[in-house]
Amino acid sequence: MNQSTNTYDLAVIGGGSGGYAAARTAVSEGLKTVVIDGADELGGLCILRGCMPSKTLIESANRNIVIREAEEFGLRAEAGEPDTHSIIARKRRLISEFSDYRAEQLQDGRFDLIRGHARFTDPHTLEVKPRDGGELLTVSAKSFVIATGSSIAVPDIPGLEETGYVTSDDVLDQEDVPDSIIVLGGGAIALEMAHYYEGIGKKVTVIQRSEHLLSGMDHDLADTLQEALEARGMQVFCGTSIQQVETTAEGMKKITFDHHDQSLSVEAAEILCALGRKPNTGHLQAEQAGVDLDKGKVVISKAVQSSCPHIFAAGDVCGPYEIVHLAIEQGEKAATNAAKLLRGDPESSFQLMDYRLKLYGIFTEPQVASVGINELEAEEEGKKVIVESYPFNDHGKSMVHGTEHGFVKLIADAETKEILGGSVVGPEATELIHEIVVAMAFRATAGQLATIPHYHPTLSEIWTYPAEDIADA
Ligand SMILES: Cc1cc2nc3c(=O)[nH]c(=O)nc-3n(C[C@H](O)[C@H](O)[C@H](O)COP(=O)(O)OP(=O)(O)OC[C@H]3O[C@@H](n4cnc5c(N)ncnc54)[C@H](O)[C@@H]3O)c2cc1C
Ligand SMILES: NC(=O)c1ccc[n+]([C@@H]2O[C@H](COP(=O)([O-])OP(=O)(O)OC[C@H]3O[C@@H](n4cnc5c(N)ncnc54)[C@H](O)[C@@H]3O)[C@@H](O)[C@H]2O)c1
Repeated sequence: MNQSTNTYDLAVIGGGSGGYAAARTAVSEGLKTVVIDGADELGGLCILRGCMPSKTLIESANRNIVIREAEEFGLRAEAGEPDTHSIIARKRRLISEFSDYRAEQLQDGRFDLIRGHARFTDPHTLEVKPRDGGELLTVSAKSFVIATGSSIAVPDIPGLEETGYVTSDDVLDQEDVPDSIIVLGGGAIALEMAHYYEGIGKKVTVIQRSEHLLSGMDHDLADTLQEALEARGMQVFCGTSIQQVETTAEGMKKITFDHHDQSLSVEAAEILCALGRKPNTGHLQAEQAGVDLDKGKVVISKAVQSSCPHIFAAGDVCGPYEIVHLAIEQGEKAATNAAKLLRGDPESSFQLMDYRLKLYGIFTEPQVASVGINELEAEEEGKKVIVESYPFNDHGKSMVHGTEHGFVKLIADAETKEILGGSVVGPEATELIHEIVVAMAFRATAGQLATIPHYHPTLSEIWTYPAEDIADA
């Protein structure tokens, strides 16, 4: 194939979760499609350095915590020093299975795959620098999906660069884990990594700029998680402003920060910087194609269409959420809408994103999960809602579990009592939340949820308590 002369119906830039979903959908729409991916390894962030490897390490931490807490259940088990080489070896084995499968899917001939970095030279043309160092290629297409993902962002903090730090990418391959770690940030990545470290017995200090962990989530959820992490021995400082990072004479890494009018400092063997990610648009020259960016993110409509109508986007590069199932849905809608555009279908027929059921899950211990709107958003939007919660430590099956922290919460429309949101901090939160997703998908009221049979004794039956309270309100 002489790629330089090829013209496609759709060119997808990026072969991660969003890009692959776009490509397979485009093929089913009958579009002649090419995927261009510049990574060293095929698979995308979720498989290689995101969801799957992080959850593999966390699974080891969770099992170590079960061993540590065996005595509560009348059992004797001694938690030895975790074998981090074996933990990483298990992760590598599983991830190579997942990535091999994705690489097969990308190379099974349904669409062309070009391994190289792409950038726009005009609204219908890409210049591609092949990974193998060959000659520059020119790829032209009638439509495009930008699905180039995101990279780790490291803000300018005095002394951080000189002192040195690790990122989530490093943690996922860290065979020799230091005994003490300072985690910068209080988002999902920071807290999941902090949980992994603490779970395998390391001393962890979390430093978060905002007054609460998990900015954007309800404070009662974040504060309950913080209490639980602190009860297991983690040190957590919220409402901080970092002043200086330096190396001590003993070779430790030291962070000095302001915390509620006090200047404090903490030391540890390593610093993990988990202060967010930035969209991969830096080298794309998207502006050459008339694509508007906002703080580097591709600006998209609900039809995932950019300011240039034949260029769509999906995943972390556009957001608004950096969540893999949404990257996939955006990729599918991008390809479907591109096919509609090329067929001349009216824009009114385009598939639109709907974030009514937006879901978020954090795989700490306890876990945190939410769907729909939360109390902060209800207040911002001026929505009249009824909110009811129920604690796990007053619920039979949870008490059998040994659960001390957490609750479930339901938010319903004050008039119709339709469920508008739900959240959990507690055991199996990322599984439990799906009952509310299903209820909300069918626009159930709290009363309807309360009357659906729930087996006893299960964790799931806890939902019936706030549901009954809302129904009776
Ligand atoms: C540690 C961690 C844990 C996470 N855990 C979860 C979780 O539990 N649940 C969840 O929902 N989400 C999680 N996420 C987020 C999730 O991984 C991402 O939202 C998702 O993988 C993004 O997919 P994507 O298709 O947008 O990007 P990617 O999968 O990153 O794909 C982008 C591809 O484009 C390529 N590319 C970039 N620029 C170019 C270019 N110019 N030319 C050609 N190719 C290019 C890249 O090399 C890459 O292969 C996690 C993220 C991290 C970092
Ligand atoms: N379980 C999951 O679903 C999961 C897990 C990991 C990551 N992710 C996704 O990956 C994305 C990135 O995660 P993340 O945790 O890196 O980002 P994030 O944006 O959620 O958190 C970054 C944190 O760093 C803080 N911060 C940023 N700049 C700072 C500065 N200069 N000084 C001090 N604090 C600063 C922010 O206040 C925030 O608390 C998330 O949006 C999330 O959707 C999801």
